[in-house]
Amino acid sequence: MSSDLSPIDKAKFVAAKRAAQFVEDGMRVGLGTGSTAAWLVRCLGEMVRDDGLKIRGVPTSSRTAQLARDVGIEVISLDEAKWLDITIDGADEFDGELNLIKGGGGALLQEKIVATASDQMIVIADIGKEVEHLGAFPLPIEVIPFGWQTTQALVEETLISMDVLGRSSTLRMNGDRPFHTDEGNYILDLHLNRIGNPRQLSLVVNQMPGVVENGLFIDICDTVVIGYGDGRVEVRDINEGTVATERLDFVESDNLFSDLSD
Ligand SMILES: O=C[C@H](O)[C@H](O)[C@H](O)COP(=O)(O)O
Repeated sequence: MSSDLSPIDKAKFVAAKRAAQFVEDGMRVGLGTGSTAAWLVRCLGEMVRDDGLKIRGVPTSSRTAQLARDVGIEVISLDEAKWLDITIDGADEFDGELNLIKGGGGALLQEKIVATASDQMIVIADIGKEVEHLGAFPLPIEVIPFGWQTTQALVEETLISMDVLGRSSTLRMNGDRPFHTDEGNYILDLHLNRIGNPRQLSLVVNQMPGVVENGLFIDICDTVVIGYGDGRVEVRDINEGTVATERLDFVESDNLFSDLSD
């Protein structure tokens, strides 16, 4: 029930609810992954059910695909869609230039492919995700399992020489086994110092053999919709700075709140 939601969940919900208004009839929509994106999928599902919105969704993970189907959104593959009108996704951090760290849920690879194949990427986030400089959140990189320790050593050595690595990197675990991405790869979480030059870091990391992709999203996000715990929503567009600060009416809807599972 909404009254039981923490301020942070309310913030995620109102950001998602506002961002859903960017979605129009007939659009092909990239559906993000994570707790904030799950709100978006539910909001879109409600619009499909109650308002007759017609969209086709391209999920960025098996989790999101399942949720989208559960709420009645038609799911197609990226190759079927070929190109997307819009992608809406969460983030672990965003800075003033709308550069992002993503991948806290391990879906960064599909998320980056889908967002890059979209006319517009909108990030939805609670205000706690805003940072002055990226890097406090450990940067996830997806690596192939073959020789992963050798890849890890190369990554660490390179980042230490660039004075970027703070402590070390850790293999993401799922219980006592390595976490597997939807592609069957591993995730290394890099504990970094403040990232001074995210663009350079992204290029360097992606050049290393064994690295599939990293969680830095540079020049991909156009707009961020920020939610606050009291129901305020702020929309920021990269070209125009802060374009609007608006309040969204917080509508309590039992069926929307009661079955949140992500
Ligand atoms: O891999 C996961 C994604 O990048 C998520 O969008 C990101 O971790 C944010 O997730 P949440 O909305 O749960 O904080």
